[in-house]
Amino acid sequence: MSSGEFDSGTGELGARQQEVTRPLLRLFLNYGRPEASWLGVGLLASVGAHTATLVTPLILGTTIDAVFTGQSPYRLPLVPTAWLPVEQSAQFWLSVTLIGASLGVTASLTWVRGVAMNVFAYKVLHEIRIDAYERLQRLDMSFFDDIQTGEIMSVLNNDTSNLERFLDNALSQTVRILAIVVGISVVLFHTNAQLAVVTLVVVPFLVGFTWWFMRVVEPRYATLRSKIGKLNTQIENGISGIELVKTANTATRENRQMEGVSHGLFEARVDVSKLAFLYRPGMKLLTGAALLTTFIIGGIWVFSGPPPGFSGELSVGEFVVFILLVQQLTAPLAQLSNIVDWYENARASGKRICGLFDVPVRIHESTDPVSLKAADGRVEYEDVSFAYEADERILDSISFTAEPGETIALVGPTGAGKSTVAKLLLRLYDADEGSVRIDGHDVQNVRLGDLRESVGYVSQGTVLFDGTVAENIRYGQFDASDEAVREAARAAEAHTFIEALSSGYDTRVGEQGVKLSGGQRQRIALARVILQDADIILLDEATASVDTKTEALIQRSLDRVTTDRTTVVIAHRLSTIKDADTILALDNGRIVERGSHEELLAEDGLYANLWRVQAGETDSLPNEFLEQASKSSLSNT
Ligand SMILES: Nc1ncnc2c1ncn2[C@@H]1O[C@H](COP(=O)(O)OP(=O)(O)OP(=O)(O)O)[C@@H](O)[C@H]1O
Repeated sequence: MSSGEFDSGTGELGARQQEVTRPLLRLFLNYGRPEASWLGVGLLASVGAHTATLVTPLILGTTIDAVFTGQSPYRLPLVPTAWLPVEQSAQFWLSVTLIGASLGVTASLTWVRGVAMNVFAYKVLHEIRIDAYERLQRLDMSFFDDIQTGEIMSVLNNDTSNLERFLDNALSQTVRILAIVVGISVVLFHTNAQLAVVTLVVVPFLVGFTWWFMRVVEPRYATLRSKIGKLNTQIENGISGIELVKTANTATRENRQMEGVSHGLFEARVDVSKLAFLYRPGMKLLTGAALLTTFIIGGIWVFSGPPPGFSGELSVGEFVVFILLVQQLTAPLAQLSNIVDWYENARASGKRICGLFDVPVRIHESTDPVSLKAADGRVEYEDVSFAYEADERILDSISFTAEPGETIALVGPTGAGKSTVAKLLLRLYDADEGSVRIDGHDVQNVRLGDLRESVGYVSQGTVLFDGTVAENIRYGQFDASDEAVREAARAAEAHTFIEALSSGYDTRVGEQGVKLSGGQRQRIALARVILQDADIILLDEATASVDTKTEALIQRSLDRVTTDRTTVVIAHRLSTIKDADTILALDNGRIVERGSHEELLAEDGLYANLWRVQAGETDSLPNEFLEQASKSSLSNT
């Protein structure tokens, strides 16, 4: 059991989650209403099942009085006396049959309740999960920049599970408690109103005790949750950074930290347990007191007539009904704290889920998007400025044009903004000022699907999924034939090494492609883009992780692939871009030089200095360049 203190996420998601009001009502209206018939059936079956359980004690009471003690005639509620048998043995067997039937009805309705409530919960969760996932896919990259993967996983997994517990259990348990308390009260009052008051006086105490328990235990649960969070972080960091832990020889320190964190969790759990184990015995004690009081007063009543303050008759059968029903009160009421707990958890989870739905989608599809099938490939940036964080301008008035088929190279020191320029073309982010155009259309007006199909992108950090080599190359072009996949791999100089892998194209690459070298991963990513056959190609350090020999090979195939396509290449190794039609040297978010390799060498500025570095002519570098380089590497650490 854990309580649902609201732990919101970080960044924009956290802010949105804090603002959510009435999350469960909102989720119910959006997702529960269409499935309300399952809920209705489940709740009705729950009421029916618990009403049926009341039949047994009632019939037992009547049978004892009519058949065994002969204290009163054989009567059944809602059944005309004329229909009932007069012979005692027939009455006995009728009672047996009715008790058997009520047990059967209870079992069947419990099954119906279980299935209906489960289907209701699973359907609602299914809808929420796919909507949340779809929403995630539409959010822009700045959302993902601010969030940890674990947080999103937790919303999609833990929070939906919390909701499931609430939808599945809490609703039907609440109805069950109501049905039982109301049903038992009706039967007891019907049997003997005076004794019923004595017996039921315990109910408000049970509710009050539960309320007290929840209040006292809540802060301890808050501590427990934070200890669990710390443990998860410790495990996550330790495992994801396992290579660093090993190479930095910090395993002992990590183990000690784990021990500390785990011990903290142990203490918090014991703290909670001490109190949690008070609850059930406390509830049992209270209902036990009610049972004992009923037993004393009822017993005296049966033996020697009404005790002082009471009047009328109490038969043995009626007494038995009381004793049986008081015991039935305990179990459902002991669920009260679970219900409050499920509710609190579900509310907190509902807030986290609704918060995710409330994060605005900033990269919108235009309302009247332009189609970009078979683009010519003219790429223009006009006065483009951009900041990831407000007030921190990363790109400043970037303007350039790449005519169809041309190759434009972006070079410059680390952190100059080269990758950012590339990301704006794909609308991973939108420019704050100015416009990025393809074939004269602002990318913000182009159909997003067309845009991303028209631009083939090999990013700096190669992204591979845990699948086979062939699946990774085919990703995005799922209909491509095996031969086309091989052809693309050949063009990316990947075919030979793929064939040498244990299962060739069917070799699994591992999570993030861990089973391949950096250069192999890059070549698979290149093959993927070659297979995409896009009109515009964006290569961000696409050959950075390969050796010079492979680079020369890839360069040869890239030259083939990019001849008649517009290409934007970002590269630190200037030898790979010296033949570009135009080279743009970026520094601090501004284009400081532009021209061909020869022109820029002649200009003897930033590019010429970068070139000297790579030619190993560091002695001839001006001092300002070295100072500048040291500053920019510092600002990017
Ligand atoms: N997602 C982000 N959120 C905030 N700032 C970012 C983000 N991505 C990059 N930056 C910052 O923007 C600046 C430009 O980054 P960018 O990746 O475009 O540089 P780059 O020229 O491609 O560098 P490199 O050659 O090292 O890849 C850097 O100062 C970087 O810290």
